[in-house]
Amino acid sequence: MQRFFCANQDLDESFIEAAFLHQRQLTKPEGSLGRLEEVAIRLASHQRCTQPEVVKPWISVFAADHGIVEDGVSAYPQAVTQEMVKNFSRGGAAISVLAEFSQAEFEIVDVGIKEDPAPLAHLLSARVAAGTQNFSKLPAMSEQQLFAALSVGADAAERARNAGADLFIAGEMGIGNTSSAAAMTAVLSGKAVSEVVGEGTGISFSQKKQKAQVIEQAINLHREHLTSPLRVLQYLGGFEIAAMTGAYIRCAQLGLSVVVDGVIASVAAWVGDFVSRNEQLLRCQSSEEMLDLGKYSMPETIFCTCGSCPRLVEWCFFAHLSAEPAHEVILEALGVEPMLQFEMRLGEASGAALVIPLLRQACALHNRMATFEQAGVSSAD
Ligand SMILES: O=C(O)c1ccc[n+]([C@@H]2O[C@H](COP(=O)([O-])O)[C@@H](O)[C@H]2O)c1
Ligand SMILES: Cc1cc2nc[nH]c2cc1C
Repeated sequence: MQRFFCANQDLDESFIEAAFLHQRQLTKPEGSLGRLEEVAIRLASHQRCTQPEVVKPWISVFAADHGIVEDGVSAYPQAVTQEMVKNFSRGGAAISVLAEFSQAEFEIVDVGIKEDPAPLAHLLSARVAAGTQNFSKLPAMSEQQLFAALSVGADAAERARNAGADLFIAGEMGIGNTSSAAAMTAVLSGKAVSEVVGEGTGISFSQKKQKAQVIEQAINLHREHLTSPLRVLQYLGGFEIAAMTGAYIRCAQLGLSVVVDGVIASVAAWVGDFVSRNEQLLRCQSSEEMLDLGKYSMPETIFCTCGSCPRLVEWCFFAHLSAEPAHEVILEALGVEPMLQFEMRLGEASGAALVIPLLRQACALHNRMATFEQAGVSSAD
């Protein structure tokens, strides 16, 4: 646990400045490559270099099951979590295709699928339990399970770094996990459940009403325990969501660039952003203290400013805006803009993998375009 109690890696302003000045010298009207310029500048600052590159992207897809599915909140049966993991392993899923397309390292991490699918190619077994408890009746997980799942994610970030990865992507697979994402978003934002609940895998209008009711009752049941973002994750989240939170926290500490996927990944990043920006984290002596971070007036303390280290989101690109309504709420709260708006709602890290070629093209333009001087082109007056 001790490894979580450290500051996010600093960003060296001089590389941001140098990359910004370099962009101005390239043969294009200033700012005409829009956010591609910002992507290149951000990668240059992450990589502390003048010629940023994405050579070795890494994708960890965390899979786990959710007790809440027994309340009829998903369009698909729970068995699909394990069945899709087998599909990931065989190369037939969207993320398998996209990972191969971008020549990314790809691993699947079982954090708590109901039925153990091991052994499978690309699968790492890090099972915390055989699925969460049904959070409409019980806390989704215990404190110990929460910290075990956070550690599974942090381990993945460290594996990526040790393998020389220059970009980390977390994905998830878990039937029922949009209920967790909606519940967590409602509590963390203070918005009504009806404003953040979505269709997930494709439920009907009446099922969506039922899903909202289940979530609302669950929040009321646990209300007195939802005293900090990590408690919200413990009571309403999932093992794969906690693993993503742990991975993002560790990436920001290691200084590894992250691309965040859809609504479930983003709620995980939101919790991570809160935890890592809270300067009390640096003084924590134990996981018990960490759990209580932001205990008082919770939604407000999420936005508290921490010491001098950059926020976790400074290490992140947000790939796309998912069709789930909670996603917009999360991105707005984080103060970030998604790169794409493609109405995707697949998960698996698919949206994040989709932007790897965009990041690479932003780097190629930054590194290879001629300057006005080199090309003999007149610059602006
Ligand atoms: O990433 C997203 O924005 C996203 C939006 C809707 C659904 N999903 C995926 O669909 C599954 C959860 O949907 P559900 O309806 O079972 O809660 C889970 O495996 C997610 O990867 C993912
Ligand atoms: C088929 C299927 C694939 C998925 N990938 C992520 N979530 C999913 C949910 C379903 C139902």
